[in-house]
Amino acid sequence: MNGRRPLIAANWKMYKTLEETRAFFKEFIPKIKDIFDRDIIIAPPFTSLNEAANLVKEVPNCHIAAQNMHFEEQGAFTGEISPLMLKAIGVSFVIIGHSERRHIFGESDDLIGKKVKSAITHGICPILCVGETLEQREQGHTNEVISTQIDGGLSLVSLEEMESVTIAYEPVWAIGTGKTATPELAQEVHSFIRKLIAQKFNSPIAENLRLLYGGSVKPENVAGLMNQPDIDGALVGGASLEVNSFEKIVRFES
Ligand SMILES: O=C[C@H](O)COP(=O)(O)O
Repeated sequence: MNGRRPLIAANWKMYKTLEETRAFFKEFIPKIKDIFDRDIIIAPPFTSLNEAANLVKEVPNCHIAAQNMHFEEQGAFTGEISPLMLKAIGVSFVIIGHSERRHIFGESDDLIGKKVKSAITHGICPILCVGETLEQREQGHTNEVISTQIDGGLSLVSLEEMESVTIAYEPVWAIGTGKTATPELAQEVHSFIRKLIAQKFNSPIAENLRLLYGGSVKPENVAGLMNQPDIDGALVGGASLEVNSFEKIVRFES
């Protein structure tokens, strides 16, 4: 036992209207009311955040996350959402630096670092995503890529602030492809990340840090991943959109 509380997070990406969000929570909340030994996070699209935050108010271990945010509090940034706006509606986590933000929308490590810092400053816990592409893995650059992303993402974070940070390892080649990393391969990178954090900050911070795995997590493979010593949770895309499959993932038994 490592003492870290398991955390299962759903990233809905650009799926579900407000009505579909309501229908999900109506069915999901009664199903998870008896679960107390793990944390659950759901990251719906911006249009459903307010409603989702209200719906989980009475469920102490279920939290709502945004999938992205701007680092400024306000300003002339058309189409952006600020940490103040998220905080005001009860959002307590934010996913930052997801590979789709990095690769489709061109987010840099520098920008991601500013977002992570801003989230913490505003009392929102960041889930910093890192992960290599297939090409980078095949060229033997995985550790170097992860290390650069961690350095950039945490460049402005102090020792004390690390308490609110979660890191998600999501190999890009495993996202939405059905190709999950084997538990051993995921463990190898998680262990590398924990060592990096110990060097960058210190061992107790590294020991307390929750590291999530993401990339084609399903009810069938979650237990094998969660059995690994450095995997503390999952960031689930496709399989989180359906109540039954997400409930099965949340209820993993290792
Ligand atoms: O944030 C979640 C990941 O991108 C994983 O997505 P996936 O479970 O559909 O592969």
